[in-house]
Amino acid sequence: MSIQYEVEQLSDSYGVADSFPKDFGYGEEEADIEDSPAPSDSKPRILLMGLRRSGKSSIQKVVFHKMSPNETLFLESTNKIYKDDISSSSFVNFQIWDFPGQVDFFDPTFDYEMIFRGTGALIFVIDAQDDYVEALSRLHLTVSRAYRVNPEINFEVFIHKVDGLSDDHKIETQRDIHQRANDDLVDASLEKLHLSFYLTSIYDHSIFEAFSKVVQKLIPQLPTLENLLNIFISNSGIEKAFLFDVVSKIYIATDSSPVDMQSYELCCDMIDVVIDVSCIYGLKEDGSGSAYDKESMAIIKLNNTTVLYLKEVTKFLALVCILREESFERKGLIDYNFHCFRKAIHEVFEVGVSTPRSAGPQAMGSPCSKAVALNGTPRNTI
Ligand SMILES: Nc1nc2c(ncn2[C@@H]2O[C@H](COP(=O)(O)OP(=O)(O)OP(=O)(O)O)[C@@H](O)[C@H]2O)c(=O)[nH]1
Repeated sequence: MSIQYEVEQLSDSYGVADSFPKDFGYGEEEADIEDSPAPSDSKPRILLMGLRRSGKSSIQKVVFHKMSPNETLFLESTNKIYKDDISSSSFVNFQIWDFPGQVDFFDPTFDYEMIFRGTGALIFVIDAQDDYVEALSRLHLTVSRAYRVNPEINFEVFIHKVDGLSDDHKIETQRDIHQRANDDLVDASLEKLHLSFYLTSIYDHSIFEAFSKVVQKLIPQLPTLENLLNIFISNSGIEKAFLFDVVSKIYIATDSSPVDMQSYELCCDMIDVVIDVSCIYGLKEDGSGSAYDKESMAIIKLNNTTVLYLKEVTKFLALVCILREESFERKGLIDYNFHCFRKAIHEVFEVGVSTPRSAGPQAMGSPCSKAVALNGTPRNTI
């Protein structure tokens, strides 16, 4: 497909350019299991667990550190809990804890109660290319322990490395894992424990999509954001709109029309193009400035009468829309509506600026008091 694009005014101010596009300079720390901080001191967290070599570190590196999938072949085995605090450069305000495959719940130095108490989501990664019997028993042990400590945790199962499987095999594997995992829960009288399943691979966009869904469940403002997006698109003749976390390409919200993978991939690719072009041509001559800032916007006209429109919303968020060429003729209206939309989004997150972000496992992003009030945003706001 031939792509015509215009990228406008990508200049400085947010100061993330130095690290775009490879590494966004996330703070990171390694810690022994024993010296994990108390939950009150720590950020809400997402745990990555699973057997050795199931792909946990690869997921973290590909999604949050822009590592290319092929480079993960050279990743060494994780020996300690690896804590990755991504909140300094991403809207997604949490710590990801990557566990070594062999975590032993019976090890007295492993304070799993403390770890699970401050957890928002537990992602259990199963290697779909391997025999998964052991992984299933580990999954059961892990989620049942975690549930007893903190029933509020969202339990997410990534059936991972599905790139090596045929479509039929994928469906069959998912059905089988789903069935066996839930049977184990029923046998243990844990019917209330809900597991969500995703087919993932680092070699396509499925891992970003799955992570988007995991993160969305932890954003208290989600209904407000969806509502605002619905109002925005219906008044602007837009077909689909995603609110993206630019650094990770996780979409933190979209309008309520169904998401098709192609649209999502198209929007992800647009972010890559914009950031890459901006890194090359948008910085100052001495290399200072940023690849993404207040002025960031781009229009890409495809040869099938579709237009992609990207605009900066906040320091970390961008709105990416898909619309028909005819609708884009009313660009003035779209821009006006966008202006109102952007203002509303800033109001939703305004409270977060003055309030500490480590409010608790469910307080991803920012606190939600204002968000709740805005859930019923009147139509004429946008
Ligand atoms: N085919 C395929 N291979 C993958 C995928 N994700 C990870 N891998 C490979 O799986 C191997 C293990 O990945 P790691 O990320 O080190 O696994 P881990 O779970 O962190 O392993 P430990 O640190 O030992 O617990 C690497 O060679 C990766 O390249 C995937 O989606 N598809």
